[in-house]
Amino acid sequence: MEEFMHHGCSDEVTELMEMLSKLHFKSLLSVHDAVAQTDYEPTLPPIPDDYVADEEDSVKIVSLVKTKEPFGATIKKDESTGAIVIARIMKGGAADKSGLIHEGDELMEVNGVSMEQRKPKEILSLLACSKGAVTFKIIPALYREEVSSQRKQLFVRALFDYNPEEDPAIPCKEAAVGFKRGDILQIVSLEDETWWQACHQGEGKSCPGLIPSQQLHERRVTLQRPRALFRPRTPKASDDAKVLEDVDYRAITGFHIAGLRRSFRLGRKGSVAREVARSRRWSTGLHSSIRPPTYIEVIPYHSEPTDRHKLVVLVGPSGVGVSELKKRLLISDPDCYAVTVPYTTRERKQQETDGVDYHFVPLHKFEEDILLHRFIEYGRYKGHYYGSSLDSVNRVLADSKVCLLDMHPSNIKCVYTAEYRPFVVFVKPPRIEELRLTRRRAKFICEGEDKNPVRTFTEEDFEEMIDTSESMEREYGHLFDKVLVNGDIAVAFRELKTAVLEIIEAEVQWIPTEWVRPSPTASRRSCSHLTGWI
Ligand SMILES: Nc1ncnc2c1ncn2[C@@H]1O[C@H](COP(=O)(O)OP(=O)(O)OP(=O)(O)O)[C@@H](O)[C@H]1O
Repeated sequence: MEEFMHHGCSDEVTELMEMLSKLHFKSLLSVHDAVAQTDYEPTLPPIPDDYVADEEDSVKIVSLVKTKEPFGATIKKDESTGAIVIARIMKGGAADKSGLIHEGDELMEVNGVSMEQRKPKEILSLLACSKGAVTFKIIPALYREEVSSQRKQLFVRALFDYNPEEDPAIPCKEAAVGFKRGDILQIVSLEDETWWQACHQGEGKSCPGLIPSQQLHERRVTLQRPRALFRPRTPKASDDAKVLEDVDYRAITGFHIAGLRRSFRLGRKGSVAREVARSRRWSTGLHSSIRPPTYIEVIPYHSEPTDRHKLVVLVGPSGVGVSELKKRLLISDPDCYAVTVPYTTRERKQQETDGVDYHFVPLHKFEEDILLHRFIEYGRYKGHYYGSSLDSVNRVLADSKVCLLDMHPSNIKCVYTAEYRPFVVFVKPPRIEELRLTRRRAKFICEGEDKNPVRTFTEEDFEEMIDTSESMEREYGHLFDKVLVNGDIAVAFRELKTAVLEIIEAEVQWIPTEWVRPSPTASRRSCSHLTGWI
């Protein structure tokens, strides 16, 4: 400062010198220094003489002021130790806001009264008559901090609908969160084995509520398992009599789109399906699950427009309408959607073009590709091989089109990866009354207009379709992003188209954590309750 004075540079410097040397400014500085040096730690109650040394580290004294509102916590007796522990902290309540009491903490004393040999009811009445500050002596739950910080960002996709209004077992309907299959939920607490706490993604964690835990939902579904589970199916003579032929959709659409043919999806009715099923090589064990679908752990994937969902997989029982829906989607926008061109070892027919209708390949080449696991599905029909390959999926994707693929759910594993990020739609039949009505009416409308025979269904076909659908959903439901009920075809098609457009345009996709973190130990670390689905 003196230097400035020497240079005589400004009036402002002189003025500043005067201000800083004034008495009130000097007093302010001295108060600041005094405050900074003082120790303002709160005065804690003295440690009682009877504490053993080990307890010093783990015991915590917490004082909460009681208002008209409850503390927002529940307690229970730990049956193995007899200790009274905090069972649940309701988010946003006084206990939660204090940040001092946590689930799993053990209550040793309340206002100096020991909790030993007490029943939860006695403690509640003790709390009810206390006024003002209530002091709790607590042993904090082990590793609580670590566990809760790991769980902060846990998201799951719900794989079932839940309506608390229809759940007689929910402890408190007002404190519950309802959801639909496909909703993304942020799990806030997994502490309770029966009721987790969660909120809808994007709603913030301000108002989470109770949802059934994975364990609870699995138990419920297992108890309700339908009688059809082990119902033997009587083979029908008509099964073998039906022969699936390629369908020329020129007759239907008035123009030709390559690949618009019946697929040879495993599980189809008829000879192709049977032969394909007999000759399939992939084990279904790996990907199937006998556990009912509950929740699947997901993470957000932020995609570039060029990098959006491009593979749509349609699955469903034979006859449900997978080909019909695929065909309608394709025709609705042939610039956007495409199907794969299948491979075959049979002779090319006169009107067919290689690489457009089929890739016609020699037997040895097809068999070599089988050994190289190049097929998603393949099978034999009338002595010839037919198959769809991963290469043909890649070709459609390279052409920047959305690839529509139908397959048996046991084969989804071929494309259930971060590379393909498939959107899997399960096409499900409606209830049998609607199935009868819609399929018979459809036959009536179509009759006579189309040279391709419209498929007719018997009562047994309907029952079988429903049974197969139930078992597919039970076994592979965890892989389905969307369940589409195909009752009225126009309604189902609109719903499918909306869902597909939404997913291919979405900036954020919620993908299974497993796709980016395949190590089972890693996923177990992040969420021990949610492993073992895929
Ligand atoms: N919602 C619907 N209402 C009426 N008819 C329908 C409906 N959905 C499909 N169909 C008709 O049912 C028949 C079977 O449909 P589709 O061929 O699409 O079944 P799929 O699931 O592909 O079965 P598969 O794999 O055995 O061929 C077709 O004649 C189709 O037009």
